[in-house]
Amino acid sequence: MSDEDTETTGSDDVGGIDGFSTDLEGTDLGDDEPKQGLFDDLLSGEPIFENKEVLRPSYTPHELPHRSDQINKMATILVAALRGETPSNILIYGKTGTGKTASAKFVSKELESTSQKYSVPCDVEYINCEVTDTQYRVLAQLANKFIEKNQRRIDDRIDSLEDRLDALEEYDERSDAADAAGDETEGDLFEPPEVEPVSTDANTSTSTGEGGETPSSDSTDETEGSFTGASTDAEPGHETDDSVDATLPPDHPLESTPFDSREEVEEQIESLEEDRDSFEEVPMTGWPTDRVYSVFFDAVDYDERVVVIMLDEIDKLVEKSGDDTLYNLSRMNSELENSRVSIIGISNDLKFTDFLDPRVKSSLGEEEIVFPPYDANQLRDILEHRSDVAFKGGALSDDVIPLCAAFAAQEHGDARRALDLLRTAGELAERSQAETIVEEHVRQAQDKIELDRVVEVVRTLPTQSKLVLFSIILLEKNGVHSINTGEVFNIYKRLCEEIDADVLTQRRVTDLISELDMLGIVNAVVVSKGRYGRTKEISLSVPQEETEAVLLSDSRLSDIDDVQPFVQARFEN
Ligand SMILES: Nc1ncnc2c1ncn2[C@@H]1O[C@H](COP(=O)(O)OP(=O)(O)OP(=O)(O)O)[C@@H](O)[C@H]1O
Repeated sequence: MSDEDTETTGSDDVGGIDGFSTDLEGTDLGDDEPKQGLFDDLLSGEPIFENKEVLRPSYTPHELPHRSDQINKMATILVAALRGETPSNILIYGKTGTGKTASAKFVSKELESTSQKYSVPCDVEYINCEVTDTQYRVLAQLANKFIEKNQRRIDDRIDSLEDRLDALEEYDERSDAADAAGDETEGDLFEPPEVEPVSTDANTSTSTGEGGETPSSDSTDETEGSFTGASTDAEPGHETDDSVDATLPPDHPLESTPFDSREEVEEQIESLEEDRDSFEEVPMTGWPTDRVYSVFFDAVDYDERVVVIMLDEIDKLVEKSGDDTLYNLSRMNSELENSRVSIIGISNDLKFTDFLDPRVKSSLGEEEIVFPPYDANQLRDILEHRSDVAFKGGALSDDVIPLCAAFAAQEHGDARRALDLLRTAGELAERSQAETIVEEHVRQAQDKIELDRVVEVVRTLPTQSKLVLFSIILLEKNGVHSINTGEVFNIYKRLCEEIDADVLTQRRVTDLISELDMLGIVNAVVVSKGRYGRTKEISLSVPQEETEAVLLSDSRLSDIDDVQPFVQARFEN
């Protein structure tokens, strides 16, 4: 028995906390098994996930099944950048979760890596316009990114020039040493420059005196003819420099560089340092927009390159701050000297183009790529690809993926929703310490996600909409089935009085009901009442209890609870 005990204690396998567990045993647990800690139970369940991260929205997959047409089309357009030409602007659109961002990021990663492989300067910049939603912020963010890139490139150039200076120094030292060691025997390397000035002088004076004739062929040493002729004809005044330039031996550190001397390299370093220090970072607020634009423009044009600017959720930018940014970006190419800019706009909603200046619209939509919703089979493929990596072998029962795919296909073919469902189903299974994920977990996950969405939408509604929604809930709670707008309005008025809120007109309340309908919170159908005209029949489309709880968590509405007996009385007779 004691053996077993020792074994149990020893088998803790938690080397670092051995001392801790012994102390506990010594105090109150006696020879019992060590107490299970808070996390032990949770850890003891067989984990379902191998790598949960691959199911998260932040993960960029390496493979995007069913998007090869769109990806190839993008690549065919953007390959122009690798040829140093300006690619056409692209407008990408499709419903949410159809892989627009994932595909565009995948293509841009490939573009950048190929451009590095072939040393073609090409930069891709991604901006999410839901976050960066004004012209100022877009331009400032781009300006700062390009300033940073330029400074990094300048630093690299300075580093390589400094390496060259070091090499030059070593080279000079070696040459001096060689010179000192044996003037006579080492003559071949440095002989030409010594011979040269003599013949150059002769040449120069002759050509000046004789109006450019070439008696030099006579005076030129037979052995070095071509060498002498080249340097004198080109620049008679710079004999020494030219001779260095033309005679740089193949192993000379400045050979095949644009520099002829150490001084020129040093000057270049100095000028690069000045450039680097001249870039001024744009603050996130406070400058006039045209100053921000001009800093951005200069930063982009500093180097020869093709720049692809990817504006995700571009409709949000236009909605918030009009089309000025797009106008400015699309006219840049006519003024840029060194670089070229191309724009990729990504949107869920094509309607935003109706608000664009016609010139911007036609420039932005040079190429359009549509991302259609996925069907259930395609979603199934996508989930299968990911689940291989995400889950332990055997953690999924056969019907889980088809069910997730079917649910998400009903939601306009949204891959994000399908992945969320699968991840949440896994988490629910894990929480209930199940060994496999089964259909029931998917159904629970569907309810949970739906509820989370409703909670979020209801929580962020304006107070007036909350009051209208609460009126509908009160009516339903009191057994009213075909609720009409008039009934909602009556209760709504009472509620407003109760909390001292402004009372909107019945017409406005009707609009708010339509908005709730569009958000999927209520269902409002127009029914014909024959000769009594038409009316709206309203019902709640979300779980009553949870929605009510969210509404009552709003501090303004929390007092309303007391109104309920009154509402009830109203409908009892
Ligand atoms: N073909 C696919 N293969 C694998 N994963 C995909 C595929 N399409 C989309 N996804 C995944 O679905 C999620 C949503 O995709 P993405 O963000 O690209 O959608 P979107 O069309 O840009 O949506 P939104 O308009 O809402 O931004 C991401 O996690 C993405 O990795």
